[in-house]
Amino acid sequence: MTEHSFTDEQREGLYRAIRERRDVRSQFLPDPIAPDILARLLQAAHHAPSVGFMQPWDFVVIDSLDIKRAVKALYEQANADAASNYTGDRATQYRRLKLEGIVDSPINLCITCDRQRGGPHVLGRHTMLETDLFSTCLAVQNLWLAARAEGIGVGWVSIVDPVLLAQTLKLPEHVYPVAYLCLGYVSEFLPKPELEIAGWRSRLPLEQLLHGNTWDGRIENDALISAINKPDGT
Ligand SMILES: Cc1cc2c(cc1C)N(C[C@H](O)[C@H](O)[C@H](O)COP(=O)(O)O)c1[nH]c(=O)[nH]c(=O)c1N2
Repeated sequence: MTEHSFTDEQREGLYRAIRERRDVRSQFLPDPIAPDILARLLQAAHHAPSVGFMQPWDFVVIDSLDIKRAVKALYEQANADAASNYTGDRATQYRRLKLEGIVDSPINLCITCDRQRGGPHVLGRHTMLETDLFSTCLAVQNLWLAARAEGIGVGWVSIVDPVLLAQTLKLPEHVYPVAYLCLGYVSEFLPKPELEIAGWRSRLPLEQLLHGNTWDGRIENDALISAINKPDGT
């Protein structure tokens, strides 16, 4: 703890949002999100870090049933394609998964990335052109965590053709639709990722993902490893 640390309660709130955030697609309620709460979520997104302070994001707030239905149709088309990548039991299991809540959720939100914002020389982007996309993902995560703290579920739908999605939302050519999100209150937040509960894939042990100094090096700090393996280690 330092003089700059949050209080225990505040830290627990932050870690709780991180731990208990879920990707939601099956538990949406139709209840509306009040404008001041939606505004807080958008402000949280807008306070994300961005390369060179580029702030490449825009937010397309969608409450039109016609637009939602058009995007749902894009999902159905892309999902049929995706399903054809699997065979046997995995294909059956894939088809049972619910992978979107586009029409069930009261608000859809597309967070976009303007790839030209800030001009041709954005500080920090010279060698890594994709940092504008990374920055936009951080805006998504800020919103996702803030939503969890507000009791609002968020589901990311990426099973859509981005070119067709951009056309549907009338995005300019240089604006990429990074995240199509479904937002709404929920009947419950599942205790684990829905894909894990469905037996699709489970969380990898963090210890297996650690490297010391170089990819082929191991972490020599045993205290770190045992802290990571403590059941309440967050
Ligand atoms: C970039 C990106 C894109 C998608 C997702 C996530 C991210 C980060 N996820 C959600 C994903 O399946 C989920 O995050 C993991 O299964 C882990 O679950 P929790 O988010 O911890 O609940 C997701 N889920 C889904 O049902 N349909 C989708 O199209 C997508 N697309």
